[in-house]
Amino acid sequence: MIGIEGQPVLTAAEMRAAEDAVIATGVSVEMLMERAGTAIAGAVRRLAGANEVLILCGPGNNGGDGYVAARVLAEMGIAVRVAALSEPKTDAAKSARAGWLGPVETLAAAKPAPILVDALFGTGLTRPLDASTTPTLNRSPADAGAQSKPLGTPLELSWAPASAGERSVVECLHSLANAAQLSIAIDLPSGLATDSGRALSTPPVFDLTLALGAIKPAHLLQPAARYCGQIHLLDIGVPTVSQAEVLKTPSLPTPGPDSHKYTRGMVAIIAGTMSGASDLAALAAMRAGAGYVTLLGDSEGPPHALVRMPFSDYALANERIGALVIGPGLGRDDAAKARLEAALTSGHPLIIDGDALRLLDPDRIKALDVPVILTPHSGEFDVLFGKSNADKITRAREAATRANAIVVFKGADTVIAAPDGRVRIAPGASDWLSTAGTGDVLAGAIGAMLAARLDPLDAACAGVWLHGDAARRLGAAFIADDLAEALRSARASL
Ligand SMILES: NC(=O)C1=CN([C@@H]2O[C@H](COP(=O)(O)OP(=O)(O)OC[C@H]3O[C@@H](n4cnc5c(N)ncnc54)[C@H](OP(=O)(O)O)[C@@H]3O)[C@@H](O)[C@H]2O)[C@@H](O)CC1
Ligand SMILES: Nc1ncnc2c1ncn2[C@@H]1O[C@H](COP(=O)(O)OP(=O)(O)O)[C@@H](O)[C@H]1O
Ligand SMILES: [K+]
Repeated sequence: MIGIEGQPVLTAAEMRAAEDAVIATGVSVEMLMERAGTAIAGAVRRLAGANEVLILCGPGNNGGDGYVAARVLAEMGIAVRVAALSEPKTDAAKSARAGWLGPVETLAAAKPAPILVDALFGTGLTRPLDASTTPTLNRSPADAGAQSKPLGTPLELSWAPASAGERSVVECLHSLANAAQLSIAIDLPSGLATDSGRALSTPPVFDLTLALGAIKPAHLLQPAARYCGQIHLLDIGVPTVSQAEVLKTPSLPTPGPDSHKYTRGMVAIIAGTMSGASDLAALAAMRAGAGYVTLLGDSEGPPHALVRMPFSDYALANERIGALVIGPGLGRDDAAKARLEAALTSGHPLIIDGDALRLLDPDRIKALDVPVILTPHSGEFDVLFGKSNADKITRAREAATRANAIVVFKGADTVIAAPDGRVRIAPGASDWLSTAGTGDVLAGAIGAMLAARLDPLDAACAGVWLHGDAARRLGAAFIADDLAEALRSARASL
């Protein structure tokens, strides 16, 4: 099992193309399925101990993986049962089914086991689990559970809705997962749309998801990600590359004997009507490691290391400023507009957040000839770039191209996109980040990274990583002030 940091993220079509490229070299789908099933069995065996395993198999290749895993687990001496939703449809899944010599129970009648493995649907799911006609195993009146079939014997089918006369697929999945001590999803929890991260049906929340060959958008995007539990990647020998990757731990410079405050990076924050927000951004920039942070506007108080100055064109003209943060607490009045205009023409690299995003349009941002990082939450994003039904990765990428800027599309699934198409997706942020002022902290942290002369995409990624790591360290019920302080521990951990 491999960790997911820095791993390529592939859509269903990209995964199929990667698989086809391997198949073109002479490796059959059956061989890929054998690798997948064997890798799954190895992982399940390590997790299951002496407990019985129940594997739920669907009609496609996800189900095929399940049959192979069942066979390999049985060969290892693990107690394993199989329950199927329907007869396998693909040739590879049929052949995997033929290799399973044990009984096959119907999904609706399957008794729970301590370890549940969901191989019902993976990247091929196109509609809700119970919305369509699904072939189901035909149950004889005497059949209370298992159907024993000799090798290769096709299962009898009844072409009725999965839910007809019995419990729905979703209900079966939930009740088996609830009864299990450990629930494991193969590739994806069944019910999720691979590329958009939508839930076509609501799956149970799994303890673990074993991603096959590559991470998919649904492992990271909401709402799908919340059903995956811990995600581990299984290598199935399919080479993958993608412009989209899982956010990884940054590599940041540490100060050396030749460092001084300006080489560490100078960040200027423009204050506005709500000084608390710009204070938070300033504190965050300091705690993320900037050498010099100045707050331009009317504000006072600690920390003493923060250089507070009235806003002026003179203060803004300081050539040492490596990153200028505008937006947190700026307001949207005429004074705010004037400050924004001064920032845009200052020639400094910009982090544009909060109110400033509401005072701009993509064309104006595109016309700037300095590095620009935009940090919208979904409301700000919609206003700036328009609403859309496209998935979050596509939206962030298109916005970055449109504005020729790095776009940090915030939320529980922050997506960072560059105009050249590169995308980084942050996994598993703390839900406790949903508190006022944490966005201001993020803007300040990114400011510190940009002022340290990181490439703008790397700066945005490093800021998001530090922010997420600081939140993880704090646990529950922290406030934005705590988060800004905790950036120090996050930075120190690198
Ligand atoms: N990529 C790789 O490298 C490798 C991938 N592998 C594995 O393959 C998985 C992808 O397999 P897959 O394409 O067969 O799709 P899968 O998720 O099994 O289901 C699709 C089937 O379900 C059907 N169907 C759809 N919705 C339905 C519904 N609501 N109710 C009922 N039926 C529904 C659909 O039928 P149709 O829509 O055509 O009617 C089709 O028959 C992938 O996640 C991984 O586990 C490995 O084996 C090897 C290496
Ligand atoms: N449920 C959540 N889970 C994880 N992170 C979240 C969640 N909600 C918000 N965040 C993060 O918290 C921050 C909130 O920023 P923002 O919405 O601008 O708040 P504010 O304007 O109050 O500072 C963003 O970095 C966002 O990614
Ligand atoms: K699955």
